[in-house]
Amino acid sequence: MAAQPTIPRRCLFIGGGWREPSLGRRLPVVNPATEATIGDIPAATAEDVEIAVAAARDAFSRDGGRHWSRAPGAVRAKFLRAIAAKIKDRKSDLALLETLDSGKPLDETNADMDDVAACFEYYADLAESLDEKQRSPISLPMENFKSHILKEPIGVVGLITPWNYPLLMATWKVAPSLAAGCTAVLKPSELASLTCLELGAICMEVALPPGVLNIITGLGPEAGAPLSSHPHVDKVAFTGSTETGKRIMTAAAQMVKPVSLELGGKSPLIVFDDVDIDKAVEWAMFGVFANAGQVCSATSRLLLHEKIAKQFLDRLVAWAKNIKVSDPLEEGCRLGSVVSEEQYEKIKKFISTARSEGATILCGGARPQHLRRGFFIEPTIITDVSTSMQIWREEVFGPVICVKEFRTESEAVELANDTHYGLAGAVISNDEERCQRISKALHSGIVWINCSQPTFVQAPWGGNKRSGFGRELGEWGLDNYLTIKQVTKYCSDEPWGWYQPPSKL
Ligand SMILES: NC(=O)C1=CN([C@@H]2O[C@H](COP(=O)(O)OP(=O)(O)OC[C@H]3O[C@@H](n4cnc5c(N)ncnc54)[C@H](O)[C@@H]3O)[C@@H](O)[C@H]2O)C=CC1
Ligand SMILES: C[N+](C)(C)CCCC(=O)O
Repeated sequence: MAAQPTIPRRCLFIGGGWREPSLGRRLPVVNPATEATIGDIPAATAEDVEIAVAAARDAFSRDGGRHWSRAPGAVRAKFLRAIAAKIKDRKSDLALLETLDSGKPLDETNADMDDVAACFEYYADLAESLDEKQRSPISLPMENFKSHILKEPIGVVGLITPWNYPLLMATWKVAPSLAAGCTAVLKPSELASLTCLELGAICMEVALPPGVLNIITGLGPEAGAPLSSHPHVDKVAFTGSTETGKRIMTAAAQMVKPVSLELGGKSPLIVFDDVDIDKAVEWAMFGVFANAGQVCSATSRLLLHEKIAKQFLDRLVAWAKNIKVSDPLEEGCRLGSVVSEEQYEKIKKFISTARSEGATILCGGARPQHLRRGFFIEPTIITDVSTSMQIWREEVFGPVICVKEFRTESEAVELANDTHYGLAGAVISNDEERCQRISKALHSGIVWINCSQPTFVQAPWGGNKRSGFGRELGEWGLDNYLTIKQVTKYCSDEPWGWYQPPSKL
């Protein structure tokens, strides 16, 4: 087991330095794998949001934006690369902090830190190439006019992020918004803020201009709500639950403030009868047991072709029972605890409701017997599910998969699309044409073929329906933080000639 670090005692990161929260309040940090309180984080309130937004506004327009918002992309890229380098230097201590904060296996948090660094580097490249894309001409049907576009940073952005990938989800917003030239106020989840506060320390070390990124931790209603309704915040980007997404959209609507929302999911994985069973079983497991299923894109509804269903489920149960469920710091752990007691109780309730509605808990469904403390839940497989059951319809955000069988391709697609959500979907089959047909038929923003979950910073990420709108990652992630201005010039020497000129007499 890795050595336990001391949890740094941080304040709010505002205007390039640490600042005590105005009301002096702090929130406990609980390690969900041990239930021990291991530190605390500052609890920001509306007063702090005011100061942070003012710092971001000042940084946006300081010296006419010469040092940040209107600086060459290469200037911003240098800072993003410096942040990436520091993340790499501190990879193992950041991964450890995140594991202690969230309960996810150390192998996962280490991989997440690699993704964090790669995301900062990717958007550094895009910041540089943004300058080349400026002034791109628009072809017009009248030759006495010329038009081009400018891509400009949208302004001060509020970034509200969840606890399931604490630093990575923050980075998916921080890196492109800073690359675009925005300045930002980040409000991470109160359930896992430690690594986001360390990002503040890293910003200080790389001498990021004060106020370009501000980090305020605290409760959603106390710190997130005043940020999303603040008149000087030009855009809000949010990842989290659909319920909170609706609140944020309502608050933003009062000021016609743009939002991008990445919300919940209930994504399907369709498995046909022409597959290698063990390979498909492993993807099914990765799709819903990685990060204990606390993934917005988790493929938590498994659709099995009736011909292989029995054999598949036998293998799935065997593989699931073989998962190492342990303290997330233990070598080889593949399932840690869930993030909090509340989440733990919520998942158990989902399982008991499924049982009372007539579903079968084929495997798991309870606390693993060898773990007496911590918010652990066994990998859980639920069968005999009907489409009216809660377990089929609602997002669990836990290591729980529900299973249905299908006979035909069209039946599989109908079941897959039987959800209010539309984030992701996956299909496993050796028939390439069928996979392409299904990719088109699924009502989701992401489709995986012959896998589930692999994510690349270059490819767009986001959902349809109640999973939200807007796309993160790739060049679409940068566009999220840019506004487009058309500049049109009249270039003829002739007068316009619409009105009669007045007499010169
Ligand atoms: N799509 C995703 O990636 C995520 C989905 N969820 C879903 O949400 C459920 C509940 O988890 P929560 O932690 O309660 O998610 P949440 O949606 O309440 O929290 C996400 C972020 O929103 C903030 N927030 C909460 N209320 C707010 C408000 N009124 N105004 C502005 N910001 C606010 C929180 O402080 C946090 O930073 C989970 O069980 C899961 O089903 C949770 C986290 C991530
Ligand atoms: C792709 N992955 C699994 C790393 C992140 C998913 C994002 C989310 O759960 O909000």
